[in-house]
Amino acid sequence: MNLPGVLSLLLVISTAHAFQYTELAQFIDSHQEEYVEILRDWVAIESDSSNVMKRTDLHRMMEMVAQKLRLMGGTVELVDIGEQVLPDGQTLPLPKVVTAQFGTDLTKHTVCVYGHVDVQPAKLEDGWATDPYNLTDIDGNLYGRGASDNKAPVLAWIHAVGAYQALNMELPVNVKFVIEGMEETGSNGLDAMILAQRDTFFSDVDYIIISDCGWLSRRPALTYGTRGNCYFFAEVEGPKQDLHSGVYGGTVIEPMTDLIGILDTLISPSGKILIPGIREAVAPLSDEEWKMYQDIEFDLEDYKNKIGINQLMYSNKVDLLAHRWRYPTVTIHGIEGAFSDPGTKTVIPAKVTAKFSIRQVPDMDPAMVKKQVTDYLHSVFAKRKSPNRLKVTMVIGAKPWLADTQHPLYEAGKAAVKRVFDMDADLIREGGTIPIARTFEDVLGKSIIMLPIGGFDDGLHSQNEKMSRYNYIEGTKLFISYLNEVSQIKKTSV
Ligand SMILES: C[C@H](N)C(=O)N[C@@H](Cc1c[nH]cn1)C(=O)O
Repeated sequence: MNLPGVLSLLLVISTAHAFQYTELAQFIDSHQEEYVEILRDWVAIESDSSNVMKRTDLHRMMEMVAQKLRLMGGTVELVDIGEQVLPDGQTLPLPKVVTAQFGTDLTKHTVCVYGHVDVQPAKLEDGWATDPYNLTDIDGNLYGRGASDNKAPVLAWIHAVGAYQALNMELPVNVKFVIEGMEETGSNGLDAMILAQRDTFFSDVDYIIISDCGWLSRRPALTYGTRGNCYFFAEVEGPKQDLHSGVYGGTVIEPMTDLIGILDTLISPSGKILIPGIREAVAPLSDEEWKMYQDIEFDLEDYKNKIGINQLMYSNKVDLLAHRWRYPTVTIHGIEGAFSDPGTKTVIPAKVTAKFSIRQVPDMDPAMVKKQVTDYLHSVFAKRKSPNRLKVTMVIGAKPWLADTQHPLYEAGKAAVKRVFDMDADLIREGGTIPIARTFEDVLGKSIIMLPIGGFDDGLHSQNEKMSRYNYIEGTKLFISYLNEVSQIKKTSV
């Protein structure tokens, strides 16, 4: 074919894509209300994976996801992943994992979209302005627990596939789904399931796509790293039951005093981790990283205003982003057994359990962190010469994940963002953890992209979590466009 012929063929192909996108995008716009209603139904289910009392809701949630995918004609399975062993030795069934498949064309790439539909705990009394389980639209923001983390993004992927189907357009790639219900507690049981199905469900998967994170600002982003998380329980036990603090106070060595004392040795007020060995394991910040962080648009004043504080741990952008994304940190989350109700109970708690976690980064290793923390806390406790008993347990050990931003998946992401938002995407990392990310990479040897659609101010895990209609709807268009871009990656890239 001569040059003008080739050019006109390219024009036909690109016009066909543009036309297809426009039609698909219009379809998404015209189905917005329907998408909001489905999100309302999903948010209404209190699928809190950390609360064993809510396990029935979680099972119902998984069934609802499976049913939605079945109605779209997918090949759907609810995979039994066994039981969860609780700290007291009791067991209860884990929520089944939903797998689904749309398309089996061997000439096409196959992507596997991973997401989760369990949520963090939420109560109106925590300070929510609206009922966390009744999706409430205020000024274009859809408030509800799990709206952004991760129900709307999972739905957006489903709507993207549904739009192709509804318009009788062939999916540009085969799409598989893996949707779980235990992400918020460390993805219990999912590693084993992935290993078990490596040569079956996952055998033809080329790429993994995860949309379980958010943008850094109003600019769309592609995420290339997540921190890991080691979550600990430190239990101090003393008298055989709670005691009156007036009658017994001053005569017993109190478990709570011991616990607070050892917790205070984990991290300094300026954020320096005091556990020997942790900081030494962290990969140094490279000049290239420094430059990347320096080039990102990010306003520290906006960040402070958003979270309602007047001083940050670091006052320059690079340090702040680095400590948010690629340095470890210790957070003390709570103390079980401590008196926390309103009022003035005067008690010496007999047994208290601190919950704290350490976000991890390359080159830290959960097994090593477990040993470092356990040895350190026991040595600090021993110095107190307390008669109380300390028990340290690591209940989650999730590894960090880091991608190669030169991979064609990221080029495809940039192109999709450009098409939908007419902007260049930020390349960012995520301070939070996707516990299963490293397993996908290590067990399946597949490349991953994180393609977030959550807003920078969505309030994940916090009061008044929300997903904006804008991000939900434009995010669905992004996914539609992304599938097209991935279909154009040369078949040899892994
Ligand atoms: C980033 C993701 N949306 C998320 O919030 N993940 C949780 C997972 C986790 C880690 N430890 C326990 N659960 C998180 O980062 O807290």
